[in-house]
Amino acid sequence: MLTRLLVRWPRLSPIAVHAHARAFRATSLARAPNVAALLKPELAPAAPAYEPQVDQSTNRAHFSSTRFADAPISDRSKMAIPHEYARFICRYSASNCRCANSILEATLELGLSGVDLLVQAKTGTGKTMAFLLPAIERLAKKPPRGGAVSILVLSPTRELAMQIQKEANTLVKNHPFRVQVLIGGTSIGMQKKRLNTHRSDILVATPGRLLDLLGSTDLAEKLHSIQAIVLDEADRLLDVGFKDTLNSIFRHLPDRDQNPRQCMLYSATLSKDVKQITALYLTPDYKFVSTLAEDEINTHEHGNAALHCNLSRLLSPVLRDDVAEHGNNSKSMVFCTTAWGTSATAKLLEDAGHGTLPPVYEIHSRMTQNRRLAVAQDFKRARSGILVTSDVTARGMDFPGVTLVVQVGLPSSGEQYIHRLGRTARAGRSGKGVIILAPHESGFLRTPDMRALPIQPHPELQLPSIPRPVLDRTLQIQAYSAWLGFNAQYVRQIFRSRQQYVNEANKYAREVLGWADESQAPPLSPTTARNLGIHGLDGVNTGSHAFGRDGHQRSSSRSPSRKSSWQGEDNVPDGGFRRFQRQDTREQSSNRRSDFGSSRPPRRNGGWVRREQSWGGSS
Ligand SMILES: Nc1ncnc2c1ncn2[C@@H]1O[C@H](COP(=O)(O)OP(=O)(O)OP(=O)(O)O)[C@@H](O)[C@H]1O
Repeated sequence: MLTRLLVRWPRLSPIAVHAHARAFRATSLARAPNVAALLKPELAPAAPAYEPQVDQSTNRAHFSSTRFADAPISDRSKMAIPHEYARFICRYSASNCRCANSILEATLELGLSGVDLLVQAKTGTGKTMAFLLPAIERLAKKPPRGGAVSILVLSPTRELAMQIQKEANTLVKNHPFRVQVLIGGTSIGMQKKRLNTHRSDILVATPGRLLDLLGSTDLAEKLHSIQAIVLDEADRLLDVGFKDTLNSIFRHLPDRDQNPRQCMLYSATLSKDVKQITALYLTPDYKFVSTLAEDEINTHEHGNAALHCNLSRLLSPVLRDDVAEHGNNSKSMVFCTTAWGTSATAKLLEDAGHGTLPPVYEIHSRMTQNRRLAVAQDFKRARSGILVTSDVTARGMDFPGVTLVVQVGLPSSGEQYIHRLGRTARAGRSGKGVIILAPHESGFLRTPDMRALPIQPHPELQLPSIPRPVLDRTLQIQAYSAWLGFNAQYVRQIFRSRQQYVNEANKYAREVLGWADESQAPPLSPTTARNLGIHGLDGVNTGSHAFGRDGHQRSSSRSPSRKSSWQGEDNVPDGGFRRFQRQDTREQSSNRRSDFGSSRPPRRNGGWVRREQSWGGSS
């Protein structure tokens, strides 16, 4: 495979520093079978009336044969169903009908009946419409009084909230209802004003901003006759990082006995723990609907490949492989573990890609919200591109046509792996996933959640020597520090000792970030080193020359926003680490200068290691 790569792209990426060419283990799973071949003859397209940019291997597994025309919904809603659904479906259907997706079919009547729902369906199978449509239809049957909020949709991330608002706007376009969005990082004054001057029948919000407004405006009054509440990405919203905020929000809502309302929880992943918590939010007679068969694997038939290499030096070859396969339609997402790591990787790819890789986009919580939204929008529209991203886009985001998802480094959990991977192979299309792990991280693939997934080693690759990447020194220091912060949660699980943890960090600095000073590692402030429990260890550089007179690191000019957004959006660690992050977020205002990127390190006694099981260290 590498030979092939070398022939096609003789100048391989400079992403991985002065690295010694090294063979590493890898594997690949067959790509998603060409699903056209699996279609029954009568479903095959009658004529080749088909646009080249549309994925030929679209399959209908997640779409039912129920036509929207026959669904028990109002004509106003029917007329609003996006036209492209018809175009998408008609290639397989002689009747040129618009068909519902299977999760909508499974839940529509229950949703219309008003019963509480807990719903699980794979990523990219149309859950958004499945929760919006019944809620809107119930609204149509019982029109709200002006000024009241009737449907509240909560989303864990701002980009997802915007996306839901857009879909809701499409669906209500023939109804008199209006949709408002409340997200952090944007002007709260403007949002207050809009709440007072515009209808807000459907309110889509992120929890933090919603709670702010509940405390400072008469929004709680407007929620007095609420008819439905939806928690999208419910397992994320119900986990420990959001729990307090969510509880406070629910305290502002009217008593269910006086004002009955429907509660709907949706996600692609619902652990046993989450199912237990849901009882607090749902009525005892709630219905659990899942489109996953009992023993079905919760990913699509993507090619799932795992690469074990030393850090991210394979990234460019893997991305180029996708370009070779998809040409101008190659659209990839690269997930990184921290905001600064994302920034560094984007820069490295930009430098590496000239002329051989699609344009690079970058998104993480250290960018201003407006910039984040603009980048997300641009990448949605792009036919081809590489979005280097932290976990802010891991859940729910629907970027059409993503052909490849690469995960560099450890996802925070098996669930997060599934959500990230779910950015490709959406709406029945095919896609491929690759995870690149350093040898000491490969034990992650042996955890029970991950073992169940069909991840194959990638074919072995040989890498040539490549030049040292050139990164801004400040960005190198920030990314190094963020790496230490993120990996601090794994010290007991995957590193043999704190010393090994430091050694791996220094290797990352040299091999990935291109840190050129062989005599010493990137500098850390003594406070940072102490918090991480590595002060005084070999290879830790707390030399004062690197710091301002106050002893803290100087900040980077690369990212416009120094303010970290709420509760660690960049990575979504589970269990104890999230507990730590919440605690740490409270400290942020008083301790802004101590900067780990957005992955902030746990305090040593912070009770942050919940998953005590060992991943078995290096392979
Ligand atoms: N009936 C349909 N016909 C064709 N396309 C559809 C249909 N329903 C939904 N889609 C499309 O499928 C894509 C995925 O939908 P959506 O984002 O709602 O998935 P999801 O299940 O919420 O994903 P995730 O688990 O990642 O949040 C969207 O582009 C949506 O427009």
